[in-house]
Amino acid sequence: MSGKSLLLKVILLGDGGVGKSSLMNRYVTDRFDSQSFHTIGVEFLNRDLEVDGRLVTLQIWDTAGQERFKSLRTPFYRGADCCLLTFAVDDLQSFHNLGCWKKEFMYYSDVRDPERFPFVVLGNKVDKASEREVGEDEARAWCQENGACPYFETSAKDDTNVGAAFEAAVREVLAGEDQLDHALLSSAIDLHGNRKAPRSSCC
Ligand SMILES: Nc1nc2c(ncn2[C@@H]2O[C@H](COP(=O)(O)OP(=O)(O)OP(=O)(O)O)[C@@H](O)[C@H]2O)c(=O)[nH]1
Ligand SMILES: [Mg+2]
Repeated sequence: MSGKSLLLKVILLGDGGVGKSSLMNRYVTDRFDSQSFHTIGVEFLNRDLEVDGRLVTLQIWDTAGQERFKSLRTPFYRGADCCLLTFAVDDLQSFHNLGCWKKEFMYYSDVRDPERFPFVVLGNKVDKASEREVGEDEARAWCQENGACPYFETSAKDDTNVGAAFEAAVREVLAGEDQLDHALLSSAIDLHGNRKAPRSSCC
């Protein structure tokens, strides 16, 4: 296990009321408040964890989902390592809006490699089974069509899959970094210290 902790920034996006603050609070403080207030702007909390032998400090940024707070949340998208797109399974509109959230994130985050940026999708409030408006298959199909991102059915209320979802976000980031390290290593230098032939160039 490496002793140095890696700081990762993950950001929760999704419609107002889907449970972003509740998911963050459940994960970091293990509490659930059935009377929570709408978030204004952004808030963040840290939690240390260990994933596959790596020490990680997860910095979770919780944003305000209501449209009127758009200008307060978008400046915080830059520097995110992973984006958790959240909807509530009892709210079809919040599921239909996932694509808008993804676009908004891409526009304001200015990520270096949009094709490879890691997203994780959370279908929250699965404890409200009788009020479901979005099926698990439908949600998984959306994820498949949108970069094959991991999908978790969560309940901040019952603490279902909350830890698993945040850990998956960390794994997605670490997997991307490993790929990048591998690509950089193999393109720059081989194990015996020989430089690979430079790519032909016109200048
Ligand atoms: N039944 C149930 N209710 C939940 C769950 N998660 C959140 N809630 C409730 O849904 C309401 C909204 O939750 P929030 O966490 O404030 O939602 P939000 O996404 O942060 O909303 P904004 O801050 O406006 O963007 C609150 O009354 C929560 O108690 C859940 O998993 N199950
Ligand atoms: Mg909130």
